[in-house]
Amino acid sequence: MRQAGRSLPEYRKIRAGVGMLESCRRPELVTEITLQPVRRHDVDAAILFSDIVVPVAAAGIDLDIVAGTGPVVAEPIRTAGDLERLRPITPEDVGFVAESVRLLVAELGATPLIGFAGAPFTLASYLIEGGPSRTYLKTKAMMYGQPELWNALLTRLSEITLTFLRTQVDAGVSAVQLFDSWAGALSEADYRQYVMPHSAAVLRGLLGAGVPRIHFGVGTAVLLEAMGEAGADVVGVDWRTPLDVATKRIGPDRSVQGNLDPAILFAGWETVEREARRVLAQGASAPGHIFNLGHGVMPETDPEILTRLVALVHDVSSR
Ligand SMILES: Cc1c2[nH]c(c1CCC(=O)O)Cc1[nH]c(c(CCC(=O)O)c1C)Cc1[nH]c(c(CCC(=O)O)c1C)Cc1[nH]c(c(C)c1CCC(=O)O)C2
Repeated sequence: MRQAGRSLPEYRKIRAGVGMLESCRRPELVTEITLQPVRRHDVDAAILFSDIVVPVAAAGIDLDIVAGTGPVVAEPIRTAGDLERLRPITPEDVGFVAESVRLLVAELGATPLIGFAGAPFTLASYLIEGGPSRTYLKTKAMMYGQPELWNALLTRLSEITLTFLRTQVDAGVSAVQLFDSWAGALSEADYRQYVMPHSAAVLRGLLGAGVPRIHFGVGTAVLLEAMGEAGADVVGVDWRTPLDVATKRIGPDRSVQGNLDPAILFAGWETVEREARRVLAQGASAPGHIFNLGHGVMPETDPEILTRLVALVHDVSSR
């Protein structure tokens, strides 16, 4: 999940004075930052240090990642003319990511590395709004009002995303995660009509790659079934839906990932332990369960609680 490193003092130290996008383009720095939470917490897998907007910047869009805000796009995409600024990418455009993955695979040994990308809808929302949004007004206005432009934009984004993920797979990642973080803003019918075909194209494009595909969004209780059908091996679930309920919706063919509320980590160890045990018990009804938080780690989280949580999950799941 995003911000895995942000609660760590060693992360804040190494990032001091280096912009977020700049740090994603330095393979040695990416390697060190990716390894930090693995060393500290003994988690079972590493998540590549990068961001969902990295391939969009490589495609020619002028953007920045502003601390405390998120991605901000200088000139949002609103017309067919604007779309020309979003070029297709080649693996060379994101060569620094391939280099980072190669360095990491060598360092990590038996610990798997998870690569990732943003899904077309979530990326489109940043490009159209120009930054984070609560209502997705301009995004939905284009989706409903200019379906041709919408489909052209999401098609271009799905091609960029697929190239970005294939580059990571070719460089050696063991699994990929497709983040459609903001798809929860949509009804199931609209998700299926306007978004799912584009995410499905990305996930289908990875079928022969031989790596598990995780598909995650926030507030997606009504979309879980469709997000699985889009072509995922594992569906990521936020904390709002218990994993046993999620499993009934997703069906017996896919595993689940999740879903401890990141806010629980502020409630004291007894609560953390009780809730983590509940998540593990509810996840046991799925054909496979990857324990995780239901969304990203808050920067204010006490790293020692995270270390203890990982140890607890190891202890419970080894029995
Ligand atoms: C929506 C989204 C983004 N980025 C990402 C998503 C999908 C996952 C999710 O839903 O959280 C994915 C992401 N972003 C980052 C990772 C790597 C994992 C990690 O090391 O934490 C991952 C997997 C690094 C990051 N990406 C970002 C940070 C923090 C910036 C910093 O450290 O300077 C990190 C470590 C910035 C970012 N980037 C984005 C947001 C909303 C923010 C937060 C802005 C803020 O609150 O400061 C866009």
